[in-house]
Amino acid sequence: MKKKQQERGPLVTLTIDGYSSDGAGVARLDGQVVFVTGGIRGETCKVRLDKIGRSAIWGHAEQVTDPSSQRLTPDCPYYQQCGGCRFRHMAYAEELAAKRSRVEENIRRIGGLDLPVEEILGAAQPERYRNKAQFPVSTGPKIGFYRARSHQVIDVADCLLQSEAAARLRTAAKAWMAAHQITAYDERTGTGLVRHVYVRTNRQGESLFCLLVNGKGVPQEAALVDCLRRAEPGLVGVVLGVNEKKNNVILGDRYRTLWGQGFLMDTLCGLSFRLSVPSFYQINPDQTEILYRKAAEYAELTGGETVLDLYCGIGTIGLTMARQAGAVIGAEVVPEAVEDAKENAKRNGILNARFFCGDAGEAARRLAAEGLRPDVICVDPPRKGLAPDVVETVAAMGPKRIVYVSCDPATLARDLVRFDALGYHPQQATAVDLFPRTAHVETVVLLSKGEIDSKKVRVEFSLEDMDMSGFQKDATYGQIKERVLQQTGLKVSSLYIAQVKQKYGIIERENYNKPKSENARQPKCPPEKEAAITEALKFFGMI
Ligand SMILES: C[S@@+](CC[C@H](N)C(=O)[O-])C[C@H]1O[C@@H](n2cnc3c(N)ncnc32)[C@H](O)[C@@H]1O
Repeated sequence: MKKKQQERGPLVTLTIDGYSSDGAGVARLDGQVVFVTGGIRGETCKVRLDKIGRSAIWGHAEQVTDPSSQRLTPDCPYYQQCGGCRFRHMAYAEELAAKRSRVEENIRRIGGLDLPVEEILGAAQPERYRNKAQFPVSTGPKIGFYRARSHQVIDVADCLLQSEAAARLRTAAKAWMAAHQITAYDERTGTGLVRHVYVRTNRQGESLFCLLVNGKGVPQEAALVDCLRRAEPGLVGVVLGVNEKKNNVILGDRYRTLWGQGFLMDTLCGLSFRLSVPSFYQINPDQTEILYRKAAEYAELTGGETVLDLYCGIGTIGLTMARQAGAVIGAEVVPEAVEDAKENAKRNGILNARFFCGDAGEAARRLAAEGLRPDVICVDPPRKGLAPDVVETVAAMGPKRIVYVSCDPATLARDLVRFDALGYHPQQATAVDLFPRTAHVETVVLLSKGEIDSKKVRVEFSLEDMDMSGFQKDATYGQIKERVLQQTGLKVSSLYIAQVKQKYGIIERENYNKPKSENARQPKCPPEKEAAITEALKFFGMI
């Protein structure tokens, strides 16, 4: 026993003073960073050191000496093994605080930018919010999730983040595999058939099932359909996705509908959307509406603007903005998603949106060469963020506003520096929790040249001169913003609010906000813009 404990690494007492990007507690041991799984900020823990690296040490909280008031007993039996959730041992409020600081710290440390993040927009429903389940499959059959930091599948009967329909369909697929001795794909050898079980569920409780396989078909297809239909009354379609390559890519190259429809419909922001299996769609619809509302607020559309929606997926951001814009152009690399986007525009009677398939950077360069000068550019890239040339092209198009939606605060921070160097300064940022209980967080940032360069406005006022009744020194962002608005009539940036907060005295800032009335006078999609769009669309063979 003693020998085993020594093999397990030393036990040390540490105090947790923050969180890492994957939700582990962060402590220090002789100046070196220790990532402590299961630690909560402020706690002193006996930490078992599991791995000592050159730049950091990894361990787990074996015993908590003074548990935080935020500590919870995890409510999921798989929590210790599964790689999905990271925050089930703490109250949701603490998780939100951790996520907000992570975004702010990334922007400050990686970006070197002092951009305070507004109050994080947390979820009213942090459980069963996911509308998509992708369960890896392995011999057994085991269908569930990967163990943390491995590709070993844990057989998970139910997940508190997923819909109950997804759990029922997963169990039915497992029964079908067992009954017909269907093999599971083995990543190491490239043999075996079933790779992933995929379920997408909409807000009305309908589900689309897809089986991803290493082959052109599966034995007993009719039995599979039958088994799934019996398990889930809300099932609307069963699809087979084919991926015969020796890789660990989840999605297929080709799809065949075995029963029902090959897509799912969903509603978002009052619009209806068609979703094909390979099309990206945000996994938390309630929080996505909040995210898109914030993006629209940052876009400040008045009816005549041209919006370029890069990395548009099935067109959701652009289409939800289309009624407040003169024209929307979306670019996306997945052909099925672009088809969905076109169909979604049609279905919702939106006539001023166009979508095309291609690399976002390439699309932006071509549109720029065609003379397109969008007023607002929205970018929502995958986790790796924007390539430097995309940042350059977007900035060179000279939009009034750039709305950057990001699912990775680190690459976001890197890209904000690049934009900043090109004259697009981050003005406001909000973190939105699309992924409660996991380490992920979404952020939306507004960047603009903000008329700062051309029209410097000195705003000077002393907080002492203001009506300070009921105003607390630790007031929230929203309270301060409201008070400044009341007192000065100015809608100011979060940077300014931070200055108000910090300095609490005479403030000097550059006012980038253009009076609304000035924007409102803009004609609806001016003819020269219409001509540039038409030219660009012709170039891409879209009209
Ligand atoms: C984070 S998703 C955002 C999608 C959409 N804006 C939304 O909110 O649902 C990123 C999208 O970028 C697409 N994508 C990835 N690389 C791309 C590229 N080089 N050019 C264009 N689109 C790309 C993906 O297929 C995916 O649809």
